[in-house]
Amino acid sequence: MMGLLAEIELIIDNLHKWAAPQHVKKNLTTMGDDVYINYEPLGVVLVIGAWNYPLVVVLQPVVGAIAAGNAVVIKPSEVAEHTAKLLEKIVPRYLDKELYPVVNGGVPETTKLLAERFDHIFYTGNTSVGKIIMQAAAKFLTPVTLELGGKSPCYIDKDCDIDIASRRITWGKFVNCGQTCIAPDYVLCDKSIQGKLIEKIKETLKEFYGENPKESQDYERIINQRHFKRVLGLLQGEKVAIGGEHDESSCYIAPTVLIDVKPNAKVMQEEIFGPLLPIITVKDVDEAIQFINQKEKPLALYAFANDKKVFGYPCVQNLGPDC
Ligand SMILES: NC(=O)c1ccc[n+]([C@@H]2O[C@H](COP(=O)([O-])OP(=O)(O)OC[C@H]3O[C@@H](n4cnc5c(N)ncnc54)[C@H](O)[C@@H]3O)[C@@H](O)[C@H]2O)c1
Ligand SMILES: CCCCCCC=O
Repeated sequence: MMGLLAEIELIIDNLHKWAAPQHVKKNLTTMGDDVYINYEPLGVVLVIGAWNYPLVVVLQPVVGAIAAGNAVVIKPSEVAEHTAKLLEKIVPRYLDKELYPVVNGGVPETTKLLAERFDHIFYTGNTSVGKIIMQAAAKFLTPVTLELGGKSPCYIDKDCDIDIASRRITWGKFVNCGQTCIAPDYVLCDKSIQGKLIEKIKETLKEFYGENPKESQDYERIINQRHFKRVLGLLQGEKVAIGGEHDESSCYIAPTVLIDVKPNAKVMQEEIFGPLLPIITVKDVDEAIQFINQKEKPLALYAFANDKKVFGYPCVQNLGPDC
């Protein structure tokens, strides 16, 4: 909610500047004209949201689309069914329901929506469905914004403050039970610091979630049984250094750290989107960069080092949180 409110405030404070006609420098072909950029609403925007932060990922794009003068069809994720129902109930209380309808449902309902012509589609969710959205939009040449997922790596250099690195990684990985688009997906580090890193993560987990995370009010659950089974499938056959406990009836998977993970392991082939943190050892930053570059471009890259050389790599410089 804090992010959403901050977004609204940012827009209220700046909209008059962003929406104002923008001066353009004249050139030979326009020297006799009044030249400026005039912003106009696109028309009708379709916002399709994901379930993992079900209010913010739906409403944040809606806020932007309204500020830009558009009508918006709002399609929350059916996976977070209670939030979807809440949005259907409360949005019409505050917004014109002709201009901002909430459409609830799953794949059939979304497919039906996608058969219509929109002026922009803003989709948040996984990459496979992202391709379906883009194909549907292409039929009408509708522009799209796709907020997708990815496998965001952490590189931890030998020469760094391991306390800070493990604390930040533990927070980012296990908040919302790992179901965050920019969560650290896996760690690359030198073998010599792996032991200390595990000890520090263990300590931090105890500080954040107590002796038993299952009893902690601050530790969430996997969203449903389908995702529980998917995440558990990624754990099979891997060597567990921390955690590993699970309980299907409550979709609980403990904060888990995996070691000696092979680069071709199943857990390294897809975005984990759950509380498993594989550690892969590399001999230096060059090997880490080579490893990362063999994969699809991630949403974020987290690097922990004292050596400035690490931050000089173009792929480290260019990849900020980008979601
Ligand atoms: N980049 C970001 O800002 C951001 C934010 C949140 C989540 N994500 C990513 O989203 C993913 C998790 O979300 P998800 O995909 O599990 O959410 P999801 O299952 O809720 O799907 C997202 C939306 O797509 C619709 N949908 C699903 N299948 C469809 C189909 N076959 N045809 C048409 N529409 C369909 C759903 O109804 C839903 O509204 C992760 O990869 C995560 O990284 C990205
Ligand atoms: C801690 C809130 C981050 C929201 C990011 C949305 C992606 O999952």
